Amino acid sequence: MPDLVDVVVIGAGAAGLSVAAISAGLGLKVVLIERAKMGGDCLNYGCVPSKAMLAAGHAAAQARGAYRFGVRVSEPEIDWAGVRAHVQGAIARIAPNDSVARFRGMGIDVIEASAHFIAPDEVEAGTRRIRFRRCVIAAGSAAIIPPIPGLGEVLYLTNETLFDLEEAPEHLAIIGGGPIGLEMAQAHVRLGCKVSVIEAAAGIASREDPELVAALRDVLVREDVAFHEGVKVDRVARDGAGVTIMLGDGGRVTASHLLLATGRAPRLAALDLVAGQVEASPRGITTDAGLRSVSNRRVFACGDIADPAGIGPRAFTHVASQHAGVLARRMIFKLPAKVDYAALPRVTYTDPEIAQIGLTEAEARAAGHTELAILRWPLVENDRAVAEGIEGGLIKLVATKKGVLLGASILAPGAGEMAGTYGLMIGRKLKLSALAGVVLPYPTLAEMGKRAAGDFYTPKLLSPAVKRVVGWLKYV
Ligand SMILES: Cc1cc2nc3c(=O)[nH]c(=O)nc-3n(C[C@H](O)[C@H](O)[C@H](O)COP(=O)(O)OP(=O)(O)OC[C@H]3O[C@@H](n4cnc5c(N)ncnc54)[C@H](O)[C@@H]3O)c2cc1C
Ligand SMILES: NC(=O)c1ccc[n+]([C@@H]2O[C@H](COP(=O)([O-])OP(=O)(O)OC[C@H]3O[C@@H](n4cnc5c(N)ncnc54)[C@H](O)[C@@H]3O)[C@@H](O)[C@H]2O)c1
Repeated sequence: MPDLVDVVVIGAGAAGLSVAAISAGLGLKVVLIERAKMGGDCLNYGCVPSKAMLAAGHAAAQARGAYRFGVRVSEPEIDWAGVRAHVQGAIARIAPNDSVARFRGMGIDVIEASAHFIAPDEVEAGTRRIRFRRCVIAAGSAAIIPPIPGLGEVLYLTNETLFDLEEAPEHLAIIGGGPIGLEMAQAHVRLGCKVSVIEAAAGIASREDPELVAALRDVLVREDVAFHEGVKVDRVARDGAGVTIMLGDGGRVTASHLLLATGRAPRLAALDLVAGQVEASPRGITTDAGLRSVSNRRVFACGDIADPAGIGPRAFTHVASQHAGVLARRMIFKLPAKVDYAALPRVTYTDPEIAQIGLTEAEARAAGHTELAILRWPLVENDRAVAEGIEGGLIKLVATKKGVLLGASILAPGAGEMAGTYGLMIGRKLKLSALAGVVLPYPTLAEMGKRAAGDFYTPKLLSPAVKRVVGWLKYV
């Protein structure tokens, strides 16, 4: 008879590691199964290497821009081996937190093999068969390889191979202008590579507020990123050691390297979900809003692979953590818990960063909010931005007519660091008066949010009625 465990977790990425640690911490018998690298995409091929590479690019850009402050330095020399060492060093520094040794130290049985279902209450991994009370599928997502003619004949990169390049790409062509495409475009252009981005939708970063995207595009174009937007890729072909990309508008891009950044697909294939009676679609494992499989009550999904009904998947590490919290309440404590993305932040870590917390204006209107208050404050009106020579940023607040905040869109250096305030406000349904009344240190970029919120009250404050009251009060 195979072992019976309380919780088996498939996948040791951000989602699986959190669920395994919480479950073991609460005294449950846990098996964690990982077929590749502990830490999954975020640590090995995603957040960590991409932010480390961006940091190298930003360092080069700061050196190039230092003359604006009266500081003269010569054009920075990019030592690609040094950049790689920094990127791999960042991964190595964090890896012990996610290691097999650490998780075994928590009392978790870690199996290094691929897992698949053999029954609705049983999985197999390597030579082991495990019966479970609860199973959490946290197998993540992988880069979509789009059906572009000729792709099979050329060498292409994905997020799993990009950070291993031994030499700097001379010209990196990127198909896809979402967060991966834009972050990697700026990192590489700042590190001295030629970069072209091809985006099939009408514009890059199509989920973000168009006002912010326009300003970010200007920055990237000034940095020499070449954009081809609203254009399909007809086919690709090998060109010597490189690749030529034939575009639907008759144009072509010839590059030394090609990166595919065209979205993510859930890693379903190896799991044999039919044997587990687990329903899935090309979006992921179909669950209810509490992340329980709609077809097998013993099974839950977490992280990129989860497709909560009516809500849909979200591929962010902080969503994986949020999911782990929902599972702790729902699966372990049997309390009602649901995923809630009303105050969800997302950040594209370009310079400046685009941070979106809650709804964009377009999302708010699509959700049925017809009467909205839209408040803006540009960075050029912020003293800290002036002192630091920062141009082109903006905050846009989306609120109900009564001043309840629904969303904040921020384009600014370090915008992601401001996300917490707005997440708290939206989550607690706070009014703009809370932000307008807070005392913020001067001078900070964060003041632009307070100024935008203040604008909501300015017309009321300067109304004839208030002026009349002030007129009477002067005699008191
Ligand atoms: C380039 C890039 C940059 C990113 N940057 C950010 C960022 O800055 N901020 C952010 O919030 N998010 C970012 N993301 C998204 C983030 O990486 C993912 O949302 C996160 O890693 C999802 O975690 P997960 O645990 O669901 O999946 P994963 O990290 O993919 O982990 C799943 C694990 O399951 C394993 N597995 C799969 N199938 C099996 C099987 N059958 N048996 C055993 N093991 C299996 C895999 O090997 C993998 O290790 C980025 C993604 C990419 C690609
Ligand atoms: N900073 C972050 O938090 C961060 C960074 C990177 C990735 N991520 C996560 O990973 C996910 C995947 O990122 P992504 O950028 O690959 O995906 P994405 O889905 O966000 O963007 C992909 C882009 O590629 C375009 N595209 C698709 N097929 C195309 C084709 N054949 N030709 C031209 N363009 C095409 C799409 O229109 C879209 O704009 C993100 O949605 C996000 O959840 C997060």
